[in-house]
Amino acid sequence: MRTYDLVIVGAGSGNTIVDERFSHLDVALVEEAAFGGTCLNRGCIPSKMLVHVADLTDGIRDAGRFGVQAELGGVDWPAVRERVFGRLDREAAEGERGRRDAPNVDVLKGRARFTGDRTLLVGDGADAVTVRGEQVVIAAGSRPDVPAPVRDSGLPYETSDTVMRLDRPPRHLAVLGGGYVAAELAHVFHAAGSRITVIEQEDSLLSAQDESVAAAYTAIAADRYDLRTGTALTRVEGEPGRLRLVLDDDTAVEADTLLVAVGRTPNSDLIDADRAGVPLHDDGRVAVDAFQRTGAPGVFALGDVCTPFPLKHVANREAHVVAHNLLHPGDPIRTSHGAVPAAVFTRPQIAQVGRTEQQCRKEGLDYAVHVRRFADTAYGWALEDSTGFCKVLADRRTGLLLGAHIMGPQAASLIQPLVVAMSCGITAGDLARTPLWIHPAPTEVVSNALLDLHRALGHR
Ligand SMILES: Cc1cc2nc3c(=O)[nH]c(=O)nc-3n(C[C@H](O)[C@H](O)[C@H](O)COP(=O)(O)OP(=O)(O)OC[C@H]3O[C@@H](n4cnc5c(N)ncnc54)[C@H](O)[C@@H]3O)c2cc1C
Ligand SMILES: NC(=O)c1ccc[n+]([C@@H]2O[C@H](COP(=O)([O-])OP(=O)(O)OC[C@H]3O[C@@H](n4cnc5c(N)ncnc54)[C@H](O)[C@@H]3O)[C@@H](O)[C@H]2O)c1
Repeated sequence: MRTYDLVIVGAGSGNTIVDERFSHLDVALVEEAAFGGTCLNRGCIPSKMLVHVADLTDGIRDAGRFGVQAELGGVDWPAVRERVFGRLDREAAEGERGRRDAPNVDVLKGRARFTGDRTLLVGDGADAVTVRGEQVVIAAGSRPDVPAPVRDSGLPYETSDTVMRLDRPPRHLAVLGGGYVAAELAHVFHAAGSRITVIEQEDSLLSAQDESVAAAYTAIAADRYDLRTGTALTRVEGEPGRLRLVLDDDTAVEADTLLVAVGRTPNSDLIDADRAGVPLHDDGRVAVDAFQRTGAPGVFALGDVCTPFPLKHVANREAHVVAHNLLHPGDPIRTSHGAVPAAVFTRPQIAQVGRTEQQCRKEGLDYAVHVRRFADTAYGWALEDSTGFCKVLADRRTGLLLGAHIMGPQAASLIQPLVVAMSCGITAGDLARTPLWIHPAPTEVVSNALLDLHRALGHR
């Protein structure tokens, strides 16, 4: 058995921990698949590279509204896919090579499982090795859930792990689930020419979003896709390429391809956490404190395997906290999940930070709310936007923001000043009136919403 100063399980966000500050330590980095994890290989980055193509494609289809005569010749999917994954596969391979070249890092390929306190078996059979870490980081991520009716059918299905690498866009793609993955990848494949059906058990798509956003996005999606909301999948019948999805409202959907997008499961069940005395939450996430420490001394966790916010920017921040705390056990820093932003890169874009209005109501908060439409701003005129808006919520007493929700062009960027205000304790009134906001930039939808909110609060 070899003992290391540090063993890291998972080379997704786990791979960002080791830098020059760790050069005096012996490190083992264990990864069973490609370096870069979900985000680089099958998540954020390929999906956004494909969303950009979809935005371009839809922009051409839409150009006539602006008096521009343009015709879409078609989408060369193999070329698109090669551009995306040719680059990303290279990045993953270079990431692994870079680590292998580092004098103080051993890259161990294979699945790691705990066999005891800070002790792990890596790989299977004759090639398996046992390693022990003075400190251990669990950064094992998560994987797509597959519900029983799909799993038990024995029929083929795709997940976000596989669907972006298909040889050609499906003729008819049925998407099970109406959350993040569905919103982004339905946009991608619709733009590439697929017919889309979305099956969602809740009554709206993106039901975890603010109620105004969920309702507005669902209405837009209903114009583009065949939507089956408020219904569950009972069984999958048929044969590969000719699937029949039977729903609990006695209707059925026929499609050549099924994309399962119903959420993700933390990979804690793959590491035998109990053998190392690492406690889990009921939903399978590794339990950590604000310092990212698990219940087992010397064992940290970060990212999707433990976080309540399975997002890459959250995993990155947690990795930063873990790196500091590994090196400075006497002066640890905390992770803050106080104002976590998120964006759905669909069409239109959606972004959020803080509470939804339904959460404010449920918590019995005394809040003010204001909605400003893109259509009522100069940039909204340029875009001919008729659906976008910025919704801001603030505490009536303090004027501090409780939440913000944007649906419309560039929402993922427009949300950022609101994230700064929430993180830094800046009131809605101060944010609206202290900085100058560029005219006529899209940010005016934010500054105008804040000004209106400030007036509604009646603060001076
Ligand atoms: C389609 C899609 C799009 C997304 N888009 C966005 C986005 O736009 N923005 C955003 O913020 N988030 C996005 N996410 C979420 C984001 O990808 C994840 O939150 C993030 O990648 C999690 O990072 P991680 O390091 O925790 O896990 P991962 O990146 O999954 O890394 C875990 C690594 O551990 C390895 N591993 C697991 N178990 C073991 C084991 N026992 N032994 C050895 N190795 C193991 C895995 O192979 C993997 O490489 C998206 C997710 C998906 C699926
Ligand atoms: N832009 C981004 O940041 C981004 C993009 C993609 C994924 N992600 C991350 O990945 C996670 C997983 O994404 P996701 O879309 O798979 O999950 P999700 O949690 O966003 O949405 C899952 C949806 O499936 C529905 N559902 C669950 N079981 C169902 C069933 N049996 N039949 C029909 N509908 C069902 C749920 O009601 C929910 O609306 C997200 O929560 C997010 O953290 C982030």
